[in-house]
Amino acid sequence: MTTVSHHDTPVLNVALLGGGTVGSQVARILTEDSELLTERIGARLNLAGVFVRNTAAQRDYQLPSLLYTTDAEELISRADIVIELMGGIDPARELILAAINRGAAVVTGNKALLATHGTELFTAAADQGVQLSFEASVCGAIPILRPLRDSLSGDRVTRVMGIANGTTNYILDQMDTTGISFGDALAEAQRLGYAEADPTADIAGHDAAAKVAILASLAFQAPFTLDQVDCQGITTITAEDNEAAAAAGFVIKLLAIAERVSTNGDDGVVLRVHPTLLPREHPLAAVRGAYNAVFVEAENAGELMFYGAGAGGEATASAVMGDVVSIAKRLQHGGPGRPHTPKTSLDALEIGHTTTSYMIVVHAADQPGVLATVASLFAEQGVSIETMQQAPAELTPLEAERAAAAGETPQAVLRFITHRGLEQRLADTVAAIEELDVVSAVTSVLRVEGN
Ligand SMILES: NC(=O)C1=CN([C@@H]2O[C@H](COP(=O)(O)OP(=O)(O)OC[C@H]3O[C@@H](n4cnc5c(N)ncnc54)[C@H](OP(=O)(O)O)[C@@H]3O)[C@@H](O)[C@H]2O)C=CC1
Ligand SMILES: N[C@@H](CC=O)C(=O)O
Ligand code: NA
Repeated sequence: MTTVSHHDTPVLNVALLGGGTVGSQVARILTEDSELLTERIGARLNLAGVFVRNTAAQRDYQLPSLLYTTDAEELISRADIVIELMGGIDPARELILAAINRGAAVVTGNKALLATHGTELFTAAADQGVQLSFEASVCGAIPILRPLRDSLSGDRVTRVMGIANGTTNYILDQMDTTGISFGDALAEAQRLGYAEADPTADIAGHDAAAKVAILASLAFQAPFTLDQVDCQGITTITAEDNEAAAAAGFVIKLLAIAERVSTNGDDGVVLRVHPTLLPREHPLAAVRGAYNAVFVEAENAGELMFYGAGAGGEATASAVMGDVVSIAKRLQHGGPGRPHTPKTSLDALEIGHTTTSYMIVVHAADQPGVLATVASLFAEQGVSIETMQQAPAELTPLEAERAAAAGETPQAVLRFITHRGLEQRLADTVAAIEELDVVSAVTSVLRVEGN
């Protein structure tokens, strides 16, 4: 497919599928940095066209109108490299397969697709001997996949933990620092181009779950999928959670965690995404706005941290272009490339197999023996309490008057932070506490990391 221009510079044709937040910035870089890219690659990248739904729409970076098309098959048939930045499963999946089967290399930022149909796509690419690169799919601009795949391939990764979704980090950060409402913070994240087309994927945790499945596949060299991730988003976070977190010196972050676990003869990987309490002085607590950061722990390397812009058109386009240049250089100068084909199979284990710690806020009757009763349930499960604080429940004067008139027992708020223990035992402890007659409510249960 490579052609030679009249200046004798080889030309590689690039098809762009999607001209939205990220696609527009890729189009800009391909256009404005053409000379620089030609110098680096030794071939010119020719943007052959952009597949979109609406060819008449005004774009963040506007190309000549002739370049926009609704005929993806025709565009792909002319391409050496296909960049997929549409999002969603179909038609992205069929179009990537069509590109691979035609022998084109593919770059994608589509984590939802890779975390559900990755094996099919990677197998097709390996069968065809073409590259399928996806650095933009996880943590936007941060180079994290190549380090996991290449730089750490002589080591054994034990844990990957990080903030992998820009939208939710932006929302939590704005709520924590400015007191803005959830809805207003989400609207701003959408305006800034951080959110997915359907932001439910962000706030329900599915986007971070897809990313942790991809991270785990590279870190542990075994295929993992979105449905193996225990996933909880940020929609359940209440004002009570925020207050309890702040009072205990924590900040709430949506963490994505994949860790190698060996318990009771089970060897595998636990994948989880959930709101997590982090001590305010923890490095991840300092990750603000739409920034992301990933901790990687490896047997020999120890602890590594990767930090940068996790979302946004320009930042993500940088990662896309890194893949494009790398592929173009291989197409131009040869070299085998490296197909991503997982080497081993490793079980994904239920979240109950992991160890973590909990902060549990309990509203209970303020009377003798109650604390001992609640504490005994921790002991029964073998869960060790790290700290406990008790305060009278705060009631409005009206509530206090009504409670006194009704002869209700005064309530106390008990805040427990546990030592690390088996997740299943922690969850069973909470369930047992909820059953107690003296307990009126368990108002906040959040996992704690980094304490
Ligand atoms: N935004 C970000 O910060 C990041 C995004 N990503 C990923 O990059 C991908 C693109 O994201 P983003 O640019 O934000 O998405 P946008 O929604 O802004 O853009 C999607 C583009 O794809 C086109 N498109 C979508 N579906 C179709 C279809 N069925 N037929 C033809 N064209 C279609 C749209 O066309 P039209 O404009 O005409 O509607 C639009 O140009 C997604 O996979 C996302 O997860 C990854 C990292 C960061
Ligand atoms: N919606 C995603 C975009 C990048 O992957 C996010 O907010 O992180
Ligand atoms: Na990345």
